[in-house]
Amino acid sequence: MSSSLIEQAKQKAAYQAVDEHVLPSHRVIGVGSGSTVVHVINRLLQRDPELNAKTVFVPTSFQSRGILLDGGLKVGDVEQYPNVDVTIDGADEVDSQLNAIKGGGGAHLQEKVVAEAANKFVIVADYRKDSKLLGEQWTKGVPIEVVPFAWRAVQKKLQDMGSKDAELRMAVAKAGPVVTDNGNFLIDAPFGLIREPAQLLKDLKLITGVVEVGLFCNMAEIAYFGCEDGSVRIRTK
Ligand SMILES: O=C(CO)[C@H](O)[C@H](O)COP(=O)(O)O
Repeated sequence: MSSSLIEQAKQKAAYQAVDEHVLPSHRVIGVGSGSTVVHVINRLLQRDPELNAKTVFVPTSFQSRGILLDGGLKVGDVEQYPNVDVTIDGADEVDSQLNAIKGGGGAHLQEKVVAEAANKFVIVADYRKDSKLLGEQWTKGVPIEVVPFAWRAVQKKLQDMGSKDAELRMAVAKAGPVVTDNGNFLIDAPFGLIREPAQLLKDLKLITGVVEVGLFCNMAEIAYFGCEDGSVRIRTK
């Protein structure tokens, strides 16, 4: 499938999710990160400007904050707005139970906080992210944010837990590791097919030095997948 058709699939999912879940009564909207979320923001910008002026948007990264600000929208954070009406975000992979891998863009710490602050968490993605089990299509591993000084110790623990190929994520246009918006490092830890994501999440969070794990278990209420044929597949819990 061409990249423009994939973009169309992302756009369809994003537009439908905004249309069905961002209500005129909502005053605080959580906005995730990544390329699919760009379409979410574009759709938000098409709403009645008077309605947007009465709404605060809570971004989850430097990326989404910048796009919201460029669009003239009012941004806030969870310290000011701990009660979010709805959060819409992308995902790297979603399983049949709506568990998700996130953090391909390294923003999963803020994404999880803003998703948990919301009354409703909605995922938007294209068909390539739709799996029966996590680890089927997203084989780069579970993104794990770690405090920098502990990365080697955490990597060793992950290897002991069976993720032999757990690797520090390296930057592309900079020498050295990726540094997150929170000043931390990332380890991508493959665990093969993940049959019990909630248990894996618990085990990973117990490793000292781990800040947050890119497994979002039992959080999403609904997921929209843009399909190859132009339709949108919806999955609910
Ligand atoms: O979790 C994320 C960033 O931390 C993104 O939502 C995820 O990587 C999906 O991104 P994209 O929409 O570009 O495929």
